[in-house]
Amino acid sequence: MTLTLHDVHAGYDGRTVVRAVSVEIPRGSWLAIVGPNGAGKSTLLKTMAGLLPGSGTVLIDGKPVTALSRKEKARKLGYAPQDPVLPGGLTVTDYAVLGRTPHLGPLAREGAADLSIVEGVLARLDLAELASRKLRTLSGGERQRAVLARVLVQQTGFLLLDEPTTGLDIGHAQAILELIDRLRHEDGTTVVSTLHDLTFAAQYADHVLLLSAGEVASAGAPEEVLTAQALERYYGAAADVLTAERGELVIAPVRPAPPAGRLR
Ligand SMILES: Nc1ncnc2c1ncn2[C@@H]1O[C@H](COP(=O)(O)OP(=O)(O)OP(=O)(O)O)[C@@H](O)[C@H]1O
Repeated sequence: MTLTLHDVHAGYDGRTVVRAVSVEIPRGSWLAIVGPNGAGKSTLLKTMAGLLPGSGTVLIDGKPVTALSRKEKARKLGYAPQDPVLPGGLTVTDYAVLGRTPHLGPLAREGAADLSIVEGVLARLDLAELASRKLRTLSGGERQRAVLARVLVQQTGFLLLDEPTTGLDIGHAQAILELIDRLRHEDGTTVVSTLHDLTFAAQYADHVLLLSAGEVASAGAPEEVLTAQALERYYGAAADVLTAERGELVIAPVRPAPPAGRLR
């Protein structure tokens, strides 16, 4: 369950927005793709999911992602887009059940085992009480959790998650990241996620890839990539990189110093 990218270029309508990305993501590891708005994070993730044609190679367990049939791909790889179009009339359960489709036979309906998987995931995402609510009636964060539920019930060896914590409060964000982390430790799930929250990126990913204007600006362990200098250089941000009591990194924005003579 290794994901390998070699010299990947991708873009839209003849415009290249991601250039020369090579990276190997071993089984059970978590790669966070970070970088400023428009850097190409979602584009890179879509290319990994085989949803955007590009040049170079994306190999899933040694096989080009573009050579996998739709069903094969859905069994191996779960992809949660940043802003999916949702069928608002479906209930949370019916929507999550769709994630089981790749595991069913041609005419088969989902069985008790599938429903129990769905129930388990909904409970873990704090969605049990919303199970029979229509998607269109959910709040933004509840909808985001429903999207993640559908991907998690797919039970794939690879999870490609575009901004999984968008719209989630700090508690729900932490709970979902803990759940994903547990999957990678217990089942060897390989995770790639884009993340704007750099503290979460530092605390959950074992590898960080910083994209800037479509190119890899740096890649490595969180403490190597997420430095105050890099945040200044690539995001134009003033931030302190702190170490919490248990050694975890915390990326804290700090207000830039006011011009001399001006009081705050
Ligand atoms: N469907 C599209 N058609 C044309 N250009 C696109 C399309 N989607 C994205 N782009 C452009 O590609 C570039 C990279 O976009 P992408 O969404 O990959 O950035 P990102 O790093 O994920 O940004 P953000 O942090 O804002 O989500 C941007 O310049 C964007 O305008």
